[in-house]
Amino acid sequence: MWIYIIFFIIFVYTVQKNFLNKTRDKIFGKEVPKVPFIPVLWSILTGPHVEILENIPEEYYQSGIYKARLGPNDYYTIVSADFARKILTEQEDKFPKYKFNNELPVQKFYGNGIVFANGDKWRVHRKLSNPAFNRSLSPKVMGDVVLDTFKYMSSEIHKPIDIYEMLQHITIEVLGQVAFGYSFGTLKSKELPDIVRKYKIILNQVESYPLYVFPYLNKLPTKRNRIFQEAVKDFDEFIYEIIELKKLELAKRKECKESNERKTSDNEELLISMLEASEQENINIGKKDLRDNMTNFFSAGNDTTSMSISSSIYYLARYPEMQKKARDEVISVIGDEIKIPTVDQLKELKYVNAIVKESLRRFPAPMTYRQLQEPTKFGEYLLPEKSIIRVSNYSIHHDPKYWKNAHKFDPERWLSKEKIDNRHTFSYIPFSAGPRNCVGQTFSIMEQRIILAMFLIKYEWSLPRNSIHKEDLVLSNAFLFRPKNLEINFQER
Ligand code: HEM
Repeated sequence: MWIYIIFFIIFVYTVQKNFLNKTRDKIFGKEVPKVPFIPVLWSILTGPHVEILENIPEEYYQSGIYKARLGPNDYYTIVSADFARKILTEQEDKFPKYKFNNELPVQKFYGNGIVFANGDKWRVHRKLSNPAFNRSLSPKVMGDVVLDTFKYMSSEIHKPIDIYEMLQHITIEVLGQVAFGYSFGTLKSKELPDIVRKYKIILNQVESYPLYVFPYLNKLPTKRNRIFQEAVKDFDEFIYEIIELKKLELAKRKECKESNERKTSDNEELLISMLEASEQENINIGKKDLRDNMTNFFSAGNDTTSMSISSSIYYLARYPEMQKKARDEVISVIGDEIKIPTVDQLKELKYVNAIVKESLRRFPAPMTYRQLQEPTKFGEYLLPEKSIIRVSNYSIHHDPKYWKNAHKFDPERWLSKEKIDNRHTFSYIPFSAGPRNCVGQTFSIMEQRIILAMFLIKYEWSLPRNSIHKEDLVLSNAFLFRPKNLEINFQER
């Protein structure tokens, strides 16, 4: 009962604040179209927000921007490719990242790492990350994890498999190995390793939309909040231990190098690369910064990639002719034996690559938040200083101006050079753009291609007869897009 009372108090407070803010907005001339407050609140509390916040009416495409109140703040959402260009390509200090309330789980877990840092701190993170990501690209590590997945799936294959869950295990394993040379063992047994269970508790809290709307809930002494805090503490201990280990490893390597015992390898773990780069550049990166960056890479690269591959696997299950076309292509390039594709072979997989692109168009990561440092004009709208801006990649990716049958999953749209050339450059921004674009973009695309290609050789798959996803992919209620219980029937070929 008390939870309803709390909700009611917060509700009244929020409505009041909503009303009071109206006077401030009027100072700035033409009013930005506004999504009514109650439906937004309702959709956030009860179901996926995508219907109300992302599948927007035509009038918002006309204005290119709309406003919605989520909890204590107004969010201005950009749905125009031109406005997206303006905000994403400017100097990073002009439109810095919006810092969420410090009480929010997302801020507690991500800290001041590369994803949310601004100014000089971000520049240092980025300078160290760029070369580290280039050195960490390894089809071999990714492919080996897929081979482990096949072994794991052989005992599960008699029943439908929750593919998003499975892909999370794959991407966690890949990231663990690539980021800090650690195998979580998510594909070794059905029992989830303790640290991965903790990570999932953290993610659940980070992704809970109502907590963004009512940040006060994070302060309550609830069991859920306590479990979250304990999980973050345990995860931190785990990361700090790895950092110490890797520092020791690096020191040993240096000794070996001095005595010429060690050959340098082409691929390198992210953590080691960052430590090396910080020494070379004479940048003193502290333990907390390393911790923050490792959690940032780990978290930013896991759910996003899992969602994108889940969507590809879903559409290939729904359209068997697409699945056949993709498989024929993979077999013609790689052969019909299970093996890890090379980088050159991946480039040749034009149709598979089109599937990856189309999945990223349909379900990008809805998470680009910025804050204005001064009043700024977007077309005929002048937004006040401190306005929080959200770029809706999803709405831009479904703008009928650029996308015919925007809600149709159609890889063919990526195969016509003419169609691609005629599109607005900012009508497709799954990895954002400009100085703060996704640092893991190449990494994720490689991972998606490898997993899809190897799955296509090993399995055929379909939707179970009673699937809730028969008509379209049903999403669950989370901050990022993720499918709701997406079960798939796999069969070895
Ligand atoms: C399908 C997969 C992925 C998608 C759709 C995606 C999307 C994005 C987007 C839209 C941003 C900009 C966020 C913002 O402006 O607030 C971003 C940033 C970032 N992504 Fe990704 N990402 C993916 C995979 C990855 C992977 C695999 C990694 C790392 C292993 C990664 C690491 C990062 C980092 C560190 C940033 C922050 C960059 C900065 O601010 O300088 N992402 N990503």
